[in-house]
Amino acid sequence: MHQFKQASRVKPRILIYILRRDVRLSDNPIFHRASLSAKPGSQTDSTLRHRSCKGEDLPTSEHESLDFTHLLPVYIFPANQVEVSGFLPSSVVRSPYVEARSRVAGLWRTGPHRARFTAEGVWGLKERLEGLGCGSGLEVRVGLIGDVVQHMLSWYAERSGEDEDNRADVAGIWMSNEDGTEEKRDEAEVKNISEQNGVAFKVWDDVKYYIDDRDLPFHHISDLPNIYTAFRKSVEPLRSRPRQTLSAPTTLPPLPPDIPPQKTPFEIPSSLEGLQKSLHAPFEKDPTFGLQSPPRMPPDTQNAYPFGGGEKAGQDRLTHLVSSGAMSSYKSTRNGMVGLDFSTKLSAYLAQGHVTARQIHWAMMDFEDGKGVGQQVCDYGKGENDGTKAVRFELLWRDYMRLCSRKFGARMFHINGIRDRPKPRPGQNDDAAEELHNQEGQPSRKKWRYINGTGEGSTKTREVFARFRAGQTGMGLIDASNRELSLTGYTSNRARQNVASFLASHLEIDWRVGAEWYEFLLIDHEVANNWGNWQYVAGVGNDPRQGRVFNPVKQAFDYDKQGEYIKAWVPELRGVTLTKSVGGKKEEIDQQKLMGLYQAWRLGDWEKNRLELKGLEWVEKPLVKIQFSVGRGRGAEPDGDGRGRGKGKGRGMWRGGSRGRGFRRMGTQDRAGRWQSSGGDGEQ
Ligand SMILES: Cc1cc2nc3c(=O)[nH]c(=O)nc-3n(C[C@H](O)[C@H](O)[C@H](O)COP(=O)(O)OP(=O)(O)OC[C@H]3O[C@@H](n4cnc5c(N)ncnc54)[C@H](O)[C@@H]3O)c2cc1C
Repeated sequence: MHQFKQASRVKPRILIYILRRDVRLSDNPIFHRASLSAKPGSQTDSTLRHRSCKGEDLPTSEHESLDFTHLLPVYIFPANQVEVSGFLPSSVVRSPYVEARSRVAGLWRTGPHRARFTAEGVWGLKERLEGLGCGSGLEVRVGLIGDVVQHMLSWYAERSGEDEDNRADVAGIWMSNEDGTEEKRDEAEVKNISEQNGVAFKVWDDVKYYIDDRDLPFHHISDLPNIYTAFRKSVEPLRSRPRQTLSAPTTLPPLPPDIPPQKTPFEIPSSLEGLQKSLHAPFEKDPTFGLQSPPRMPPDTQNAYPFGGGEKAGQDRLTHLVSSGAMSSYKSTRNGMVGLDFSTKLSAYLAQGHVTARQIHWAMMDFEDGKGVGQQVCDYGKGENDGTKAVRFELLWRDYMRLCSRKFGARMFHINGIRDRPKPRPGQNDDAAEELHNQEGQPSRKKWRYINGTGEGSTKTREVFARFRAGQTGMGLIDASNRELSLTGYTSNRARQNVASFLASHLEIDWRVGAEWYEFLLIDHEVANNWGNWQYVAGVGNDPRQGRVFNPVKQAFDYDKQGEYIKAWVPELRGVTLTKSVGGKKEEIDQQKLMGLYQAWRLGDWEKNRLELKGLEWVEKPLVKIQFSVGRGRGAEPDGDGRGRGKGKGRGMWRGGSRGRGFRRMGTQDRAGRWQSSGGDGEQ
């Protein structure tokens, strides 16, 4: 029996909270606000407003005076982004929705890794709310968000016409804002439905970003600088920027006595296992994702992202990073590709809103100030260090990408990116205008190979794209990364940059299909981060130095010096001998042999036969061959970072092949002049 028993005797006034990427109890403005209503003798609105400066900091609004007795938190798996046919009661029942597939390549919008992680987060929150012991909980629904909301309001309205005991009013609908175009459409639709039903509606600013919207140094989003560095400078010093976090409520208004069921024909399972099974059902029907030979998990390779989803798992990960010293060493390890702690791997928690950026900031702040965990780490209590500073720098990138999405809207998804683009003629859509523009030989920033035409070229491009996805391009670093991504949902930032550059610049394929491929598989997919980063690397985004191309052989030399990463994910190459004897019993890595690991076509016939690689298409006919020689002396390329902080190493450099001469693509076409073997490094 909980303290809200009395509330159920009066006519319930329900506040519906539609959760999206804010699946957490702590640092959540809506739960925080609702908890203040729940407390016996709860605070008045004027008290709330006084607190909204620093400290327990809450955005204020005219709707704070909303009077409600019950809180109905609802998480909706949106049918346009997540395939929901697995929630149908049987295979003969048809879904009212089209499959949740991407626009250009027709890939699933949400793949198995993110589905699993999201479900864990949602279930974790449900259990946490139930565990408060105040009658709270979480309802899970599937469908288009507008449909679910409309169904709920209609259900309550119909029951209001029935006997007095069943009456309930919906007092309001609240949700957190998002900046993606689809998410904005959802917000507009829910607002519309609310207004039509006479229900108060409010979108709250979510606080999962590093800098609160209220503290941005401009009034209108059009004033956001188009270059990251300019934005960063306008908000430095970063360490003093984030606001305080909000504590997790210990009590909330209870769930309403009656709750609308899931709209037919779907059924919601009653356990996490059931939820995951329903989310995974579509993939079981399509286990290879349309690939003839999909990658398989190599024996003895560690999963790159073995972490469970949810607020608790996210906080545990954060504590581990601070207490182990991984946060402090981040700057020197962040370009790694193998292992669990070379980078924070907090991205998926941030993306789902299981953890907020300002929670990360304050955890680091405690460490820097010598409070809390991490006493044994040498930087403890010594203020901001290189590692924690670099983490803040990256968190700001995430803010920036999100703000770009707000500024550029649908241009985030356009083939020409946020750069200028041809105007469609009457009756033409953007893509058709772009294609015509290219065909007419008009100046274009880039020429692309499209996968959805009908000609021979498109067929070939589709084949090439399938080999790219299967991790069979013949370029070791790219194949390792794409296999890792397929099998785990994660690949490092360094690998992502190379993969995106490879697809967009070496293969010259429409970068959007790469972004869709990532959207499908990434466990940490965030619309602004993914599409913004793809644009950036593809040369149609806000990279101030357009036209840079990563050389995946040089990058492998720099970041996979021992070949560990490629061997981990491309097991066919594990037997490649990399060492040579240097006298006595001493061995050292032979750089010429590394070449064969980075591009297997370079292995000698004897080695290919020994490793049973002879005849394999990706070995014998790689999509791209890069001539690259190892030498001494000059020819230094920028260090890995490139965001204006890298320094040329200048010693023992690798010399790239002479501007792309003498290598072939797709077995037949030379690419002289279009590919640059040097200078290829990105900013991120
Ligand atoms: C082509 C491409 C696609 C990407 N798609 C996504 C995506 O969908 N979701 C996503 O979260 N990140 C994306 N990134 C950015 C970056 O690769 C990942 O955030 C990072 O690899 C996640 O690992 P981490 O949490 O260990 O990052 P860390 O290196 O530990 O960084 C800390 C946090 O900073 C943020 N961050 C780091 N790098 C970037 C960046 N370049 N842009 C924006 N935020 C950044 C992330 O939230 C990350 O969790 C993409 C990068 C590229 C090149």
